[in-house]
Formats: sequence, structure tokens, C-alpha cells
Amino acid sequence: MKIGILTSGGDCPGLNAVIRGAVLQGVIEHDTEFVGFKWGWKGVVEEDFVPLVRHDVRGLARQGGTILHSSRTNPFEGEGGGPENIQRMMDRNGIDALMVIGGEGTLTAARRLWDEGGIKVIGVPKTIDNDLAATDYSFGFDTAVEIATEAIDRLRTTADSHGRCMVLEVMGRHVGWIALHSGIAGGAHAILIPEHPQSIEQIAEWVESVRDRGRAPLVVVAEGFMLDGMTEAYSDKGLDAFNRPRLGGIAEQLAPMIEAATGIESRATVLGHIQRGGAPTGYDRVLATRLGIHAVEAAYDGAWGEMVTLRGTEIERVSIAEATGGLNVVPESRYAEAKIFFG
Ligand SMILES: Nc1ncnc2c1ncn2[C@@H]1O[C@H](COP(=O)(O)OP(=O)(O)O)[C@@H](O)[C@H]1O
Ligand SMILES: O=P(O)(O)OC[C@H]1O[C@](O)(COP(=O)(O)O)[C@@H](O)[C@@H]1O
Ligand SMILES: [Mg+2]
Repeated sequence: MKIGILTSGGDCPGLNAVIRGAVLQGVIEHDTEFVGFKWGWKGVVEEDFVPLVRHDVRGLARQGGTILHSSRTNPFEGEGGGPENIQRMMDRNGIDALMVIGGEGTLTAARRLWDEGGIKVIGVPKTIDNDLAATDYSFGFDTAVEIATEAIDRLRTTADSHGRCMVLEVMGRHVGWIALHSGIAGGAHAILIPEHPQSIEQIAEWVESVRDRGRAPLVVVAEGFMLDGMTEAYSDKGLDAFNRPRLGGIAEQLAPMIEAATGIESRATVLGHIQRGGAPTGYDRVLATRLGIHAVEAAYDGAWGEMVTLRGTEIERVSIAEATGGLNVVPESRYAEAKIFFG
């Protein structure tokens, strides 16, 4: 079998480990041939790919980013786009199937290619935000939480020195998992997530109660958080390649509001893409490697239109339709656990 691998959407640590896991499993167990499409779906619609052999994946488990590069190209657009053109391109090059490593957007596109055109696809979940349904965790999330936790620890010492309130903004467009986990790990005094709008009065109350106990308040906010009354997440950076608002900057809005409401000097830090860069944690390397191995096995079982997924400690399969049917939001009960420590 000849399998084409692609990585699409926002990158995250562990993508290379998936590629390595898949190539090693395929080459060692099945004598599989692999090619890597470059720049996500762009490589598919522009017929731009490179051979991937065992030598190409040497040492990749620990390497951040993706050797195949990524983009937010839509595979239904452009001259080579759409299922018929893509199938023709695959036939021309003897490619039997696509291993699609991506988030909810990329996987929705993969599902449509299978549903509408019978393109043989196997999905691998990728999301730094941990917003994909039907998988307990995805690789990259653990690494992002580690980085955000270290940032909180560092902000705490400088906050203490000056008696300031620190507001740390982390990623999370629709869901607040990175904020929740890093906030709990770092002992944040308030965690603000897209699933739970709050009023500035409530935030100020938490901050003041921390100050009254002689501590420097630490607030973690997900980029997609909305204050009561806001109808969309804060954005001042225009649109991304898929015409969605580029988020980021809510911390800069909140810090002066907190300062005005409490009189406590406040500073904002936006962690940004540091959360997505560099080497994956050991946990993410293992998870990504296992997903790569199982994705190859799924192809040999003909599980087209399915995605490999982590359920508990086992790697299982679900239909991509199920995985993209809804978002993995922070449940009320998980937020309630964290809230005990607010203020
Ligand atoms: N419903 C859709 N149909 C076809 N293509 C889509 C769809 N949703 C997203 N895509 C494509 O997949 C790309 C990647 O999605 P995006 O949400 O940016 O990343 P991720 O896969 O990480 O969620 C988008 O830029 C877009 O081109
Ligand atoms: O700066 P970029 O690469 O356009 O993306 C920023 C966005 O990508 C993410 O890191 C991940 O989003 P996707 O998984 O949809 O690609 C979001 O948290 C963030 O809003
Ligand atoms: Mg997405």
C-alpha cells in the first residue's frame, strides 16, 4: 500500500512523532510506501509531495513542528481541489490512501472527501486546544500545559516582588482546557474560559480577596473568553486564511479594567505561539507515536472515514463524523473543581 501523509491546521508538538510512528510501523510491519504532502491540503491540491522513508523519520519523536509543514488551505478550492481531482492525482501517483493529521477543520474536510468522493482517508486527531470530541486527549495539549504552567510559576515570583496582579493569556479559541489545566497546576486565583463568561465585577472581587490575604493575584484567561455582554471573542488582528477572526489580546483588555476596578497595579502577558513551539513532552511523544502506529493499522483494516482516538489508555477508532460532530468543551463539573480555589 502507498499512503500519503499530511499535517494541516495550526501545528503542535508531536506531529513529527506521529509521522515517525506511522512510517516505522508501516515499513517494518507491512512494507508500506509513504509520501508526505507538503503544506497540508495545499500539497494535495498542488500535487506537491516527497517520498518518506525510514531514514527521513530518524530522531523525529523529539522534534517540534512538522517536517511536512502546515497550512489552512481548503482542499475543495482551487484547480486541483475537490474529490474528483484529488482522486485523479492519487491514481496518477499510485497513492492508495491519505493519513490526515489535523484538527476539527482539517478532519471535517477529510470526512467530506470520503463522504462525497470516496477518497480513502484515515484521521489522526491534532489539537493544542484539546477541543476535539471523541478523543480524551490529543498530543500537543500536555506540552502546551507544561509551558503555560512554567509561565505561571515565573509570573508569580515577579508578581510577588511588586504586589501586582498578573493576567496570563493562553490559547483556546472555543474551549478553555489549556487555561483550566495550567491554572490548576500553577495555582491561579481565577481561570477565565470561553465556556464561562464572567463579569468584570466578579473578577475584581476575586482579585481583591487575594490581595486582602496578602497575595499577588494571578489570573489565567483563554483567548476565546468573553466578559458578560460580549457577543464574540476579542480580536484586533484581522482574519486568518479561513476567514476567521485571529484571536489574542483579551488579557491586554482585562488588565487595565482590573486595575481600574481594584486599584491593584496589573500587567498582561500573552503567551502566544510559544505554547505551540519546541519539543513535545514525553507523554505527547508516546501518545503521538501510538496514534501513528494505529493509523497505519486502521488503513490496513480498511477503516476509511475513521479516526484513531485515545479512550482512557487505549487507542480506539471512531468515525470522523462523530469526532467532528461537536466540540470537547470543559464540563461544568470540571470548572466547578477549579472554582473552589478562585479568589
Ligand atoms: N467544513 C469544511 N470543509 C472543507 N474544508 C474545511 C472545513 N473546515 C475547515 N476546512 C479546511 O481545513 C483547514 C484547517 O482547519 P483549521 O480549523 O484551521 O485547523 P484544524 O484542522 O487544526 O482545526 C481550514 O483552513 C479549511 O481550509
Ligand atoms: O496564529 P495561527 O496559527 O493562525 O493560529 C492561532 C489559533 O490556532 C490554535 O492554536 C489552534 O487552532 P486549530 O487547532 O484550529 O488550528 C488556536 O488556539 C489559535 O486560536
Ligand atoms: Mg480548528
